[in-house]
Amino acid sequence: MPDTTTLTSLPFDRTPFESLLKRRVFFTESFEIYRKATNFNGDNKGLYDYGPPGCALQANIVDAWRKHFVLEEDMLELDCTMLTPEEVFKTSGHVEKFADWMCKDPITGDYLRADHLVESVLEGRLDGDRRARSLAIEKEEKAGSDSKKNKLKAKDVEAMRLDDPTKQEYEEILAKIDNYDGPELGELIKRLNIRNPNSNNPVLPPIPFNLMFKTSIGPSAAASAYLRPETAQSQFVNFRKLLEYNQNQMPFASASIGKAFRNEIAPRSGLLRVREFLLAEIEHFVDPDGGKKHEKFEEVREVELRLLDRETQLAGQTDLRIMMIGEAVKQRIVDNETLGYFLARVRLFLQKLGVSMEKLRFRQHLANEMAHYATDCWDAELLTSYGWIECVGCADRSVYDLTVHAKRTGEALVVREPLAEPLEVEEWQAMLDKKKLGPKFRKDAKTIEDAIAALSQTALESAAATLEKEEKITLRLSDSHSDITLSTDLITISQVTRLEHTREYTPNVIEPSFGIGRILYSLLEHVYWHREGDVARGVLSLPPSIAPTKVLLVPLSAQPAFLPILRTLSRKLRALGISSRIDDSSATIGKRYSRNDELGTPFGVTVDFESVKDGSVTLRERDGMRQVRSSQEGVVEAIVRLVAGLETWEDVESRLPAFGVE
Ligand SMILES: Nc1ncnc2c1ncn2[C@@H]1O[C@H](COP(=O)(O)OP(=O)(O)OP(=O)(O)O)[C@@H](O)[C@H]1O
Repeated sequence: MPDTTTLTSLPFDRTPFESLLKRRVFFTESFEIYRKATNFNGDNKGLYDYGPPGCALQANIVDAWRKHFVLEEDMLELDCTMLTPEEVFKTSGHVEKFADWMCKDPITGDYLRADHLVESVLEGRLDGDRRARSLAIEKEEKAGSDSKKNKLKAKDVEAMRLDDPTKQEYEEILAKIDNYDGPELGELIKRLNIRNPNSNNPVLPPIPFNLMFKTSIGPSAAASAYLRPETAQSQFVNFRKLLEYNQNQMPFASASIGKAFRNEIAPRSGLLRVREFLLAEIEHFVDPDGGKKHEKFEEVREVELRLLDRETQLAGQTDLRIMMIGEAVKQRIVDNETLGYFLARVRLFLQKLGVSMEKLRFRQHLANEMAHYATDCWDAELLTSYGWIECVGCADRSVYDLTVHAKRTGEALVVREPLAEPLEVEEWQAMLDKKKLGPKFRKDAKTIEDAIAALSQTALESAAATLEKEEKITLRLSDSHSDITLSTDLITISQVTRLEHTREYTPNVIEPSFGIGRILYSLLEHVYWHREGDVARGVLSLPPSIAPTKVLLVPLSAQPAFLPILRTLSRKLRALGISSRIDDSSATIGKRYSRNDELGTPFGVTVDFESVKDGSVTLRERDGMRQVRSSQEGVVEAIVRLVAGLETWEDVESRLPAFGVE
């Protein structure tokens, strides 16, 4: 395994891998036959269907997620609608801000995501430079051997070569590519002469493109709505009910799994950037006072994480800091225990799925990159042949969402806790003389009262000072109103002491958000390999608990006596909740095993002539192709223990006698 910290993408032969996924129908482009038969264009891209093994794999990942998070943390799960009224997303800021910057090629009509355009062109130029440098070395080594060829190469080499300052600038831009806003990307595109790679045409300056799918509800089409781009908002609007359900106990977390929709500008890289995907989200509500501690932080303190922090990226570098989460929180690289706790739990979850730990890093968002609601954010990124891919986003959304929904609806989305000791609170209070206010200001009197009531403590304090000095204050009710003057006979502002019996606060929200499709695809790349010297014999080394099918049941040959034994085994496994498949096709036993290696099936049971005589069967393990022989009961018991993770294959081998090797 090369040092993955310095890699920008995984060296990986995608051709046989993709052919395996296609052949075994893990997933497929939606409406594929229409794509071929009609003029289905790029606007219908980014839609995928999962086939049988893909579906089972996805279900097992979701099941593992529920057990690892919802069950372990006693989270409150919700299942909410995907259709969401416009007002909700206006309030949350998505209508205004949930957008990516997009460039148009005015000649071909291609639409390109501006940051991806800059990234791919600069990466291409750096790649060209790398190749040029290695060709130059090769040329030097072969000097004089083939002068014509070397001359040609020299011309190409020159064209691809970058001078050192340019190379350094490109590397710095790429390290912080997510930090540029639209005008900054526009400036880079112009200055660095970045063009549409498909046509080499210049592109128009970037404009924002909202990623939400708009629709309407009801026959009148009057109620505008959106397909949700995240599940989070429904969890926030249900906050009060969840808090009550939780008997007003804090902290707590809600969770939701469901489809999300984003009208991506340019879907690409298979399942990694699609327009409809499964999202599993947690909203953990925590008291902001007391440093966002987490009571189970001790349990994860020593979990080691590979971190790429903000400072490192701003310095144009990609070196990872490998440290325990306890240390990262202590040094304030990760802001608080709750965020740290979830980063560690995310790592443990991905490890359980079979993700390679050398190909996982946590990258902190740069300031401009963060979503409009976030105050800190770390992405769990997995290294794939497409580069480092964000698979889980862990954001500290602070009080943003609950505050905006509370303000818009008037619903108190807060926690109220009785105080053990009443608290003395000093505060500024304004008193209006309503008997004089009404006759003087008539219809404006109520607006003035509301405006005074809405003044913050700081505003009241400064108004009190003005009143004392100038014996009047001036108030602007709205842009269309002329200023209103209130003199000391109408208003007094003084400091009073009040006893408070409850504490009221808006919880902060820490949100880990999991893109299940991205995790599934990256995991498949991580567990894929092929048998020595034979690309056609691919294997998916998925852990037994995650593998789509756990057991392959095969008869050694087409003997009718074998089938009843297979059926009994299949029934027993089914009763234990373990998925199995009988393969009694005419293919050789080796071919049948290979087919199942490609599906990631971890175990195979073979029924042969011995089985008919003494009831014993063989049990085969996928990765090392080793086999043991035992009674049917012994084999079923071993499978149960292996799938539940109670035993390893080595444990089984130490108990049961080995059987001949394939
Ligand atoms: N178009 C997509 N296709 C598949 N999964 C996605 C897509 N967009 C987001 N996700 C998944 O949803 C998770 C949460 O979404 P989030 O808003 O944090 O992503 P994002 O920052 O917009 O992603 P990106 O920067 O890659 O567009 C991501 O970590 C990712 O796993």
